[in-house]
Amino acid sequence: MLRNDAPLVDRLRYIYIRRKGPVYAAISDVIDDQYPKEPRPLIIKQIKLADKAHRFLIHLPPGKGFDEFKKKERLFADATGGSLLIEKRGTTIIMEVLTEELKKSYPYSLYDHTKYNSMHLPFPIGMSAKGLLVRDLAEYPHFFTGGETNFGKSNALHVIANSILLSRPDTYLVIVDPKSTEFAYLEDYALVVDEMQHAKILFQKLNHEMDKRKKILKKANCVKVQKYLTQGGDMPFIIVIIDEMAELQDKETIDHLWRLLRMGRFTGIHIIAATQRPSSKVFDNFGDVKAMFLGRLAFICADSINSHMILDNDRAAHLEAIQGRAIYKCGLEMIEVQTLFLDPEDAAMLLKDSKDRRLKKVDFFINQPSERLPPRQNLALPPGGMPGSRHRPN
Ligand SMILES: Nc1ncnc2c1ncn2[C@@H]1O[C@H](COP(=O)(O)OP(=O)(O)OP(=O)(O)O)[C@@H](O)[C@H]1O
Repeated sequence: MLRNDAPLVDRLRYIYIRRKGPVYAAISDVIDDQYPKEPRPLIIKQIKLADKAHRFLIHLPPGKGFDEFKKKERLFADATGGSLLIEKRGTTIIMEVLTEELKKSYPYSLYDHTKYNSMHLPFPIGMSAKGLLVRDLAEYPHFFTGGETNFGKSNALHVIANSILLSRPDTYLVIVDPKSTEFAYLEDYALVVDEMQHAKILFQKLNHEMDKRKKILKKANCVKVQKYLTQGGDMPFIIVIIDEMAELQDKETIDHLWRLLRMGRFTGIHIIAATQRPSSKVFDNFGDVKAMFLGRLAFICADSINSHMILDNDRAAHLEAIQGRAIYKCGLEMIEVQTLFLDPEDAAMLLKDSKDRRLKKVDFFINQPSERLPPRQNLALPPGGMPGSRHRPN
C-alpha cells in the first residue's frame, strides 16, 4: 500500500500500475518488495493470451541473476493467485500467469497422440498455465515421480504407459509392479514383473542388453539410439516402469538398476520410477543417480525433505491437497500441473482398439536374431517364462 505522505512521482506510478490491471500490479508489488533498490527488474510488456492468461516480458538489469528471480516464483504465484511459468530468453524473463484456477480433473481424452508424431516417445505431463504440457520421454533420459500415497502416482504411470503404447506400439514396455494388480490389464502389451526375485533377473538382462546396444551403436558410429533410428537402424525403445521403487531392497538389483540409470541413456532404455518417499533409507546412494532423472513429477509431499528429494525445493510440500495436482520439473522448467485422469478400464478399451497391430509387432520382435536385440526373447526369464505373466517364450 502507498503511504499517505508518498511523493507525487510514487503516487502517479501507483495509479499507473493499478490501471494496468490486478495481475500486473501484483507482479510489480512483488518486484518492489523483493528488489528495494534500483535498478530493479522492469516489466516491459504485458500480452493477453486469453481471458485469464497473461504473458509478461521482464527485463533483468545487469547484476540481477535469473536464478535469484526464479526463486521468488512462489511469491509471484501467491500475489497473483495464479499458476506461473518463468523462463529466460537472453536478458529477458518470460513470465506466464494463468489466473484461472486449474480444474480438479481433466480427462485423458484431451490428449491426442496423433499430434505428436515428431516426438519419439510423447506423453502428456498434464494441464498447466501453458495449456496441455506434452513431453518426449526419449529426451530425459529417465523420469521420476513421487509423493504421498493416493495423490496420483499410479495414474501418472498409467498415462505414460498408455500414451507410449498408443503412439509407439513397437516399444518394449516392462512394468515392475510389486502391488501385482495395478497393471494387470497391460499384460497383453507389456512384460509385467510382480516378484522381486524376477526383477533382479530382469535388471541383469537389461544390463546385458544395454552393453550389446552400446557395441552396435559404436559400430554404426551413432552416439545415441535416435541417430541410429534416423539411419534406418532397428532398435526399439525399452521403457521400464517401476511402481514403488522402495520395494527394490536387494543390493544386487539396486546396483543393476543404478548402472542402467547411469549408462542406459543413449541406448534407448528409459526408466520411469515412482516412490512415495524418496528420503527413505533404501535410497542411501540415490543422490548419485538422481541427476539422471531429468524429468520429475512431485505430487503433494508430507514434508519439505521429501519435496527436496524430488524437486530440490519445497514446492511439493505446499501443494493444495488435490488428487492429480503436481509440480513438474525438468532442468530450469518448473510448473504446476493437473495430470490427466485415465481410468484403467478406459485404458484397456483404448488399447483393445489397436490390439491386432500391436501383437503383430510383438511377433516380429520375437523373430529377430539375437544380435538385433529382440527385447522379448532376450529378456526372457527362466525357461517356461515368468510365472504370472502371459508372455512365455515361444
Ligand atoms: N489426475 C487425476 N485427476 C483426478 N483424480 C485423480 C488423478 N490422479 C489420481 N486421481 C484420483 O486419486 C486416486 C488415487 O490415485 P493413484 O492410485 O494414482 O494414487 P497413488 O499415489 O499411486 O496411490 P498409491 O500410492 O496408493 O498407489 C485415484 O483413484 C483417482 O480417484
